[in-house]
Amino acid sequence: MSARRTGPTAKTLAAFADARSRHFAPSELAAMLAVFGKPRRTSFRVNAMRATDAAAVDGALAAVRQRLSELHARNRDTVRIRRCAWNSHAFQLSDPSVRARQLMDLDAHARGLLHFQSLSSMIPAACFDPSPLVGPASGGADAAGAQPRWLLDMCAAPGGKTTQLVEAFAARTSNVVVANEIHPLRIQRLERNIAALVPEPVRPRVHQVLGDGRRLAVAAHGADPAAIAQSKLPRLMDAILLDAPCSGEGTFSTLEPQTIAVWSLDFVAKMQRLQRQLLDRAFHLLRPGGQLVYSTCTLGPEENEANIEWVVGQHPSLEIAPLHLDLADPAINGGLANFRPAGGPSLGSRSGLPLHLALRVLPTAEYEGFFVCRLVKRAA
Ligand SMILES: C[S@@+](CC[C@H](N)C(=O)[O-])C[C@H]1O[C@@H](n2cnc3c(N)ncnc32)[C@H](O)[C@@H]1O
Repeated sequence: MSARRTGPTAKTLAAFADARSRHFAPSELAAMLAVFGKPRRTSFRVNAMRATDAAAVDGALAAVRQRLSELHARNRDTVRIRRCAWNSHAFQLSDPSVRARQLMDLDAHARGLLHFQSLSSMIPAACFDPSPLVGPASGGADAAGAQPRWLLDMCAAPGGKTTQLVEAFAARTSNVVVANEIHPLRIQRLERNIAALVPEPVRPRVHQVLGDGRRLAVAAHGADPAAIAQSKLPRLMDAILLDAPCSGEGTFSTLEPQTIAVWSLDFVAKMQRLQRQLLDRAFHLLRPGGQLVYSTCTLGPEENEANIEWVVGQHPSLEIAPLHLDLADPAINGGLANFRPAGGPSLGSRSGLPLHLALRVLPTAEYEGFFVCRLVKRAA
């Protein structure tokens, strides 16, 4: 860490570096701390629910290109739009000085053709095994005679991942997505994003719930759509995304000191308690055979591997499963297994759990730090 920094941010970062020196190699930690001081490249995805053909995708990209050339009128070749290696609808700008807010007034954004979202944040919703959700062909159509599948996004606002789930698993099927969020102001952003990105005919199958994920329950007497708004789900879920509230170590930025200010090991412990309650609830809401993706944008094992070990210990019918995503991107710095909490044995090696199947993305100029793990509940 730079010795020149002073003040509360520097103190908090020093405490973070001290805690994480038990888990990361010195070179990894130094790289992270350097990245925290630099702007991350802006990324976005083209919304395939609105941009339904190649011409519409090209039109949305042309609008971004036009704005970039206006922003860089004197040197128009310097900002490139790079296509993401593992998501053909995701893009990142080569110049980290261009901020999303400089593009948000584009008509293509207002019309829901573009959504600004970090590349790491696009990973979790893409990790589900699609075949039980949209049929073995994964072509988007319902498997013949299949009942609608139900998906739950437990901590949904502002809705980047909810709208990805809708795009992948509901827009071309009769599936249903329930998006739950506890924060009344944040649910307004969720509503706005759903309204912008999800076409009218699909929206009745996207339910927004203002509630505590820890109190979601399955209604005793089955389907009553009106009860969903009161946190009563009509049935067990086929798939759950738990993108948990966390201490946010992967998004630290000294350019935005508020991302760091709240961090402490006490805060990490508080987040861990909340995450375990949410994980436990997710287990009870998942049908046997269903899948759960757990993700955080933090780096420490307390909120990641240790939670996976805990929930599998509590509920041995849960199994860690491979992610259904080939992350062929050299910018991803991932998959660290065998974390060692201070003084303890390596996580995973103690329990024999295949924690190497989870993904950890270390923060870079392209990616926020992230953790993703997929679990499957064995059918009884
Ligand atoms: C990491 S953010 C989710 C980001 C979101 N999945 C997305 O992709 O846009 C975590 C969210 O969980 C919400 N939250 C915190 N505690 C919660 C709880 N007990 N139940 C439901 N949501 C909760 C926070 O308000 C926050 O919006």
